[in-house]
Amino acid sequence: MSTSEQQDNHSVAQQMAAAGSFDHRKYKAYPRLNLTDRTWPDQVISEAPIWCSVDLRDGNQALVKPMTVAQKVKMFALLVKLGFKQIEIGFPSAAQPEFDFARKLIEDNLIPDDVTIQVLTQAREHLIGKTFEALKGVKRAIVHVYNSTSTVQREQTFSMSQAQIAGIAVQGARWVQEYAARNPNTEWTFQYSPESFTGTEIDYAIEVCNQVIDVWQPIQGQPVIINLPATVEMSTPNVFADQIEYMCRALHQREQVIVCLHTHNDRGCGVAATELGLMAGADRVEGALLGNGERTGNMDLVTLAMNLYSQGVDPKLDFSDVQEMLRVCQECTDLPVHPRHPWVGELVYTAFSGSHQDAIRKSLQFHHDKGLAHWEVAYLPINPADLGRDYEAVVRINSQSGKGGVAHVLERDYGIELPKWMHQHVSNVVQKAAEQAGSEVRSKEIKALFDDHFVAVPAGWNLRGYDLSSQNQQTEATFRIEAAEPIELTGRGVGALEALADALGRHYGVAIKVSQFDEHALRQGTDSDAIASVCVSVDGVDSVAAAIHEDTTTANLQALLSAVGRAAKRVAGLQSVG
Ligand SMILES: CC(=O)SCCNC(=O)CCNC(=O)[C@H](O)C(C)(C)COP(=O)(O)OP(=O)(O)OC[C@H]1O[C@@H](n2cnc3c(N)ncnc32)[C@H](O)[C@@H]1OP(=O)(O)O
Ligand SMILES: CC(C)C(=O)C(=O)O
Repeated sequence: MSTSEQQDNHSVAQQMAAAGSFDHRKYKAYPRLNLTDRTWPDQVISEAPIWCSVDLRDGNQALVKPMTVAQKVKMFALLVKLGFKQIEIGFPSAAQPEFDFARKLIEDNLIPDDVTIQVLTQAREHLIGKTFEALKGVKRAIVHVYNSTSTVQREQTFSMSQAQIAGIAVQGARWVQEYAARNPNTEWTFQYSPESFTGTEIDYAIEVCNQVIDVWQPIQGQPVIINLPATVEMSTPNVFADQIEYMCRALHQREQVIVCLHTHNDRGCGVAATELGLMAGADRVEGALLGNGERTGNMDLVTLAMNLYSQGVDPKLDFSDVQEMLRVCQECTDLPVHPRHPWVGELVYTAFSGSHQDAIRKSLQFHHDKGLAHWEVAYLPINPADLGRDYEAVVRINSQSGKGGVAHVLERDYGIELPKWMHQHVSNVVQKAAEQAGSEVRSKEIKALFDDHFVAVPAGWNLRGYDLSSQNQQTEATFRIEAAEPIELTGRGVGALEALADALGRHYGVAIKVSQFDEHALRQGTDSDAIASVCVSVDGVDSVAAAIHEDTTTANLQALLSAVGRAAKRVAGLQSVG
C-alpha cells in the first residue's frame, strides 16, 4: 500500500470513528497465539476450582449505587452461606465505606474460620498502606495488587515503557511484602494481576508475572496467586485457553503458584472462556453471582457452578435455595435478573411450546416409571426441584402449546388423567381460549374450561338415580333423569352404560353407541371421587363429556348422559322429545 493510500485509509478511519458510523473496518482481528501443541482440548473438568467471589468488589464497583455497609454485610453472609471460602470484600483504600466494611467484618468477628477475605489495591504505596491498615487484626487475608500491563494502557494511560510498567508491578509486590512482614500475626497470601492481560503481549505478561513471582518466592512457603484477567474479553474462548496454557507452562515456580482466572463477558463468553481456561490448567476462578460486574459483567459464578453440577461434578457451592440467592442479590445490587438467565431465571425450566411439553410429560413419566439412576429428561438438563423450583413452572400454556401440555397441567395440578382420545377435544377448547386471550392460560383457567366444556351437566340431563339388576351378564336398569319433566327410562345391555345407551336410544329414537370410555380415581379431593370420560356417537354425531362423583357408576352414567345431552343441539331427534 502506498503512503498516500495509507494516509487516505487513516483519515477514513478517523472520519468513521468521528461520525460513529457502523463500519466494521474500524476494528481489527485479535492476534492468535500460535500454540500448536496445545493440550487443553482433551482435558475434562472433573472437580470444582477454588472459588473466589468478587461480588463485593468488581460487582460493587460496577453498580450505579455502590452497596452500603449494611448491604455488603448481607451479601457477605449470602456468599458464606453459598459456600465461598475466598471472598474479595472490596478495595478498602478506595472509599470510607469500603474501609469501614473491612473493619466491621474483622471487629465484629463476622468472618468464619474457614473463610479468607481478599482485598484489592493498586500498586501505589499509600493505597497499600491504607489496605493493610484496614486489615489490622485479621487472621488470614489475600492482598491482591494489580497494575495494567496492556499495550493500550502503557502507551495511552501511563505513557510508560514495558520496563517502567514492570517496575510498577515489582515495586507493588515489594510494598505488599514489606507491609505484610510488619503484620506477622496474619496469614498472608499475595495475589498479583497483570490487569488488562488480554490486551497485553503474552511474552511480556509472562515477564512481568515472573518478576513478581521472583519477589514473592512462593517456593519458600508464601502462597501466591497469579490472576490472569480477561479485563476486557477480546477473543474467542479457545484463544484465551491457549494463552492460559502458554502462561501455565512459562510461569516460574508453577507448582507453588495458584493460577487464577478472572474473565469478563464483553463477547458473551465469560463462562466459556473460564471453562476452557480451567481445562488449560488454571486452578482458581474469580467471578460474581449472576454475572454482575463491569460492563457486561464478570464471569457468572452461578452458571459455572451449575454447569459443573449438571455434569455430575460437585461444585462445592450450594444453590439449593435459588430464590433466597436471587432475593439477596436483587436487594443488594438493585439489578433485575433476566427471566432467561441460565439455570436460575424464572422461565428457564418452562416450556410453552407443544412439542417440548409433550416430550417433557412423557419423559418425566418414563423417568418416574423406570426409576432411572441418572437424570435424563427431555428439555430439562437438571431437575428444577434441586434449586427449590416447583414443577408448576415447567409446563405453562399459551397458543403455542399442544394437547400434551394441557393434559400435563390437568394431571399435575388436579389429578385428572385425561385419556389419550380426549386430549385433542380438551386442547381445542384451551387453544381457542389462548388465541382469544393472546397470552398465557393459567392452570385454574384450564380447569375452569375443562369443567365448563366437559364436566358441567347440560340442563335437563341430570341423573337423579338408577336401579340395576344383572343376570347372565345382562343388566336391566331403570334410570331417573331430571329432564324438562322428570322422566324414568328403562334399558338393558352388557353393563350399566350399555343399558343407559339403550334406554336413551329407544326413548329418543336415535342410535347411541359408546365409542370411548375411561374411568379412574382422582388423587385430589376425597379418595373415593372418580372421574369418568365418555365419547358417544348419537346418530353418527360424536360427543364427549366427563363426570366426577364419589360413586363410580354414577360418574360413568352421568358422563354418558352429559355426552348425549351435549349432542342435543346437533341431533334433531334429541330436541324433539322431553
Ligand atoms: C479492571 C478493574 O476492575 S481494576 C479495579 C478498578 N477499581 C476501581 O478503580 C475502584 C476503586 N478505585 C478508586 O476509588 C480510585 O481509583 C482510587 C481511590 C483507588 C485511586 O484514586 P485516585 O488516585 O484519586 O485516582 P485514579 O485512580 O484516577 O489514579 C490514577 C493514578 O494512579 C495510577 N494508577 C492507576 N492504576 C494503578 C495501579 N494499578 N498501580 C499503580 N498506579 C496506578 C495512574 O497512573 C494515575 O497516576 P497519575 O495520577 O500519576 O496520572
Ligand atoms: C483487578 C483486575 C483483576 C480486574 O478486576 C480486572 O482485570 O477485571
